[in-house]
Amino acid sequence: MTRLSVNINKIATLRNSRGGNNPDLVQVAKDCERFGAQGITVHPRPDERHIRYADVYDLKKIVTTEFNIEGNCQEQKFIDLVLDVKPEQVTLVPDAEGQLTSNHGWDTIEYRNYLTDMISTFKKAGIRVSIFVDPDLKMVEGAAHTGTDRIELYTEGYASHFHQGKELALAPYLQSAQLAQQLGLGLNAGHDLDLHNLKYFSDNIPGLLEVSIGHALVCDALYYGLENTVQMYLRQLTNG
Ligand SMILES: CC(=O)[C@@H](O)[C@H](O)COP(=O)(O)O
Ligand SMILES: NCC(=O)COP(=O)(O)O
Repeated sequence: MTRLSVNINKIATLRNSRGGNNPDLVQVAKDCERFGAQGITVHPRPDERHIRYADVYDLKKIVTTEFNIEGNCQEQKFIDLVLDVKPEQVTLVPDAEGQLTSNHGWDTIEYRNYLTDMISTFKKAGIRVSIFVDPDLKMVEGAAHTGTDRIELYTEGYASHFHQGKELALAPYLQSAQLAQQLGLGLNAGHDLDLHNLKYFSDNIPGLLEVSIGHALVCDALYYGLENTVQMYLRQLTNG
């Protein structure tokens, strides 16, 4: 079954908006795991708009499932943080400064040598590496030359076209997943997955090991409660 890693960035957004510690990010992470989440994902950005570097150290002490740290390894501070914390997984995302959110995957051809070196650094530290990739067969093939353990397919394109036609929206992701399997790449996915589009994706993408979901899940929790919401998402990932 595909694992659910809950991204708690937006819990930190709410906490930071008032300057205190409510909601308590560490407690929310513990509760998400208690509710059934099989991983916790955070994305510390250079401006610390939501997840702070200090949060990552606090979370490392309590996460008992899988800890996934996302970020841009072109920032030395990010590299140092990940090597110090040693999460189960690091997901390398090519975000530029000041982006509203992540909106593209790596050019695995242009950055082949750079990514190969960075991936080797993290793997030598015993950290599984996933790299954020668009559903582009050339980029998937390029990823296989970098030594990465996994790719994470950037699913905004799927989500934004889902309601116009789910088969067409899924097509590039299905082709990318099939190629990833042929190349021996592990497969993760994330960005804009939600209660409407998740089941079709996970039912039809072969070899999907993990989805990381945050924004929609936190929004849904405002209406359904966090425990109920985590379990609603988990039910989307059970086949049948
Ligand atoms: C890489 C990705 O698609 C998301 O995990 C990203 O972490 C979202 O970042 P924000 O929560 O800052 O929008
Ligand atoms: N890698 C995707 C992620 O962690 C969460 O993305 P989103 O669900 O907040 O869009």
